[in-house]
This record gives sequence, structure tokens and C-alpha cells, in this order.
Amino acid sequence: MAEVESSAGFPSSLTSATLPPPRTRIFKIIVIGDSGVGKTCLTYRFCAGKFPEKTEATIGVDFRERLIDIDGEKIKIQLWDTAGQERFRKSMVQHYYRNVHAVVFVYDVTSATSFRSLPAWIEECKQHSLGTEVPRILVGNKCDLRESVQVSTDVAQQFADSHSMPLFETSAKSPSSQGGGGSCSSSDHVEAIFMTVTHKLKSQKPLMLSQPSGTVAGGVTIHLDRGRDGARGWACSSC
Ligand SMILES: Nc1nc2c(ncn2[C@@H]2O[C@H](COP(=O)(O)OP(=O)(O)OP(=O)(O)O)[C@@H](O)[C@H]2O)c(=O)[nH]1
Repeated sequence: MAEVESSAGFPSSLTSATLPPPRTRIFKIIVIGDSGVGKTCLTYRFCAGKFPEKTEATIGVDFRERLIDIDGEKIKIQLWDTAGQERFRKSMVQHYYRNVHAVVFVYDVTSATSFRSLPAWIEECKQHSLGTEVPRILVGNKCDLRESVQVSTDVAQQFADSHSMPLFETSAKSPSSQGGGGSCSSSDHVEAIFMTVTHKLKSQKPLMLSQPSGTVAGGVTIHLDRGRDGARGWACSSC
């Protein structure tokens, strides 16, 4: 089901005669959860490589993408950053639930309320035909705010297990979530989280659609391995 695009840049004699055009798979990943849990910051962090200086409540949906290279294959990741506030969601919901390849549920580890909302988000996905057959992960964000944590890892892990999702705890803000050390040393890297989803998708049967290439920069090569904690599911060993 991933989408595929053709790419230019080959000598025309080769492109037209001997070589099939290189193709880039496109994966659409939606990021959902309560308002303020950090969906915009997480997607920005992955696509722009930094924590945004300022964010405002998302209206409808924001769209970010990044081109990566996994084992020599170019893959475009489209992150759909959805509005958490009901009043900003209504008109867009039908659009962003179409042709989704994976779902990232986000809660804020310092907000028990955002954690308690997760069943409703899962239910909304189900109502749009996004059940367990679609790769889904659970992300607890803001783990740099250690003093304010309201949702323990154990409780979150139980919830994740009961819904057959891997759990990641991270911080879109902490430098350590890019591997540079800091106050959030036990967290998963934002990079690794999205890479893990991508790798999972890459190993699945592709789906497809065409798009012009070369519109997005940036790239990394990763190799996946077992996670630090097997119960967490997939993890990225080199991120
Ligand atoms: N300390 C800390 N603050 C964060 C982190 N991620 C996001 N924030 C802050 O949380 C607030 C909300 O972040 P957003 O990314 O806009 O939240 P959102 O989930 O996209 O919100 P909506 O667009 O309303 O759905 C902002 O003030 C961010 O700076 C994090 O990892 N740590």
C-alpha cells in the first residue's frame, strides 16, 4: 500500500532504454493525541532535526515529510500532525484518515488526562478502519520533565501491551533524544522512533502512487536490531 514515485536524474539514454526509473516508496504516518502533548514538536524534531522555538495549536492538520535511505532504498515519510483540539479537527478528520500506513499515538507523560484519552483516540482510529492490522505505536512525550511525571512507565507499558503496541518514552525537547546526552538519558530517540516505524512498514507489502521526486532533503541509513527491552517491540540500533 505504500506510495511510489519515479525519479529523474539519469542520462536519458539509460532512463528510457535500459534502466527502470528508481522508485521511492511513500509512507503516510498520522500522529494523534490530545492537544498539547507535543505532536507538532515530535514531527518537527524528526523532519527538521530540532525542537521548534514556538508552536501554536494545530488547526486541521500539518504535514511534514522527510526522505530517508534504508538499506539503499529511498523512502519518503509523510508525517501528518493532526490537531488535538476537537474544534480544529472536525473538518479535516475524513482527509487524514485516508490511506494511512501507520499510526503514532502520543500522550504527555506529565498529563494523566492525555493518557486517559488514549482509548478514545484508538476508538476513533477503529471507526476509520485503522485497527490492529495497521502498525501502531504508543509514544509518551516530555520525559525531560522528570519531576512532573504522572504516567509511570509500568502503567504505560501495560496499556501498550494490552493494545499490542510497542511503547516509546521520549522527549521532543531534550538533546538526548537525538543521542547527545542530557537530562532524559533513558528516553528513546525521536529519530529512532520514526525510523522504527518506517522499517516496519518497509518490510510490509508496498502500496503505490506517483509523485515528482527530489522535493525533500535529508537522509540517513539505519539498521534495525532488537530493542533494549524486548517487550517494547522494534527498536533502532544505530540511531
Ligand atoms: N518540556 C517539554 N515540552 C514539550 C515537549 N514537546 C512539546 N513540548 C511543549 O508542549 C507544548 C505543546 O506542544 P505541541 O507540539 O504544539 O503540541 P500538539 O500536540 O501539537 O498540540 P495541538 O496542535 O494543539 O494538538 C509546547 O509549548 C511545546 O513547547 C517536550 O518533549 N518537552
